[in-house]
Amino acid sequence: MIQIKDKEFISYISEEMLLQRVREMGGKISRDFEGQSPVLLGVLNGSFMFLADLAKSISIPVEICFLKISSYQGTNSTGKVKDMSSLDIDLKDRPAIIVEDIVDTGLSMNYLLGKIKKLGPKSVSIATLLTKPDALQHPVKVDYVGFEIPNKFVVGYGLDYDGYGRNLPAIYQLK
Ligand SMILES: O=P(O)(O)OC[C@H]1O[C@H](OP(=O)(O)OP(=O)(O)O)[C@H](O)[C@@H]1O
Ligand code: HPA
Repeated sequence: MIQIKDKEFISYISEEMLLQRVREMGGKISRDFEGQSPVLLGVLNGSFMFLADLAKSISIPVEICFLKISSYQGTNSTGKVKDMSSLDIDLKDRPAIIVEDIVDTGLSMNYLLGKIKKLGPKSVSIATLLTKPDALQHPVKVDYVGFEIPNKFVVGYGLDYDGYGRNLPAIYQLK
């Protein structure tokens, strides 16, 4: 068990399981995009650790850049997406893969899909480490999912509670 600020969390997905699954996802993306060079669009802050491990498991040429949005306060969605991105790459006719740590209510991913599609990419795919099917309020089709998890708040491996816990190498669930 670990404590972050006022909350207690218990072990949920080990570092070994995460890395094994992320490597499988990287392998699948490499096969699916064989002969192409997609752009990985990491969504800050939460995706930084997943994106780093995923990118190392991809064997085709990729470019990497970042978007920055935020919608959570503490353990709840504010229902609004704040966009702080300044995307410095031309996506026109390029395959784009949005890389997220989690699709929870789906609000952020729906916003991102709308934003990226307007830039004229050849295709837009979604890779997320986690989904919470029971929490989804804004439906979205995700192409690559690491783990489907129950509707409980999680931290670690990029995911935070109030800014903390992102550096944990494994994932923990609210007790
Ligand atoms: O499906 P949703 O309910 O929209 O939740 C998912 C979003 O919430 C988290 O971001 P957050 O707003 O916490 O910002 P962060 O990445 O900087 O932690 C996460 O990284 C996703 O972007
Ligand atoms: O369960 C979660 N944990 C951390 N950040 C999040 N953003 C959406 N859902 C979560």
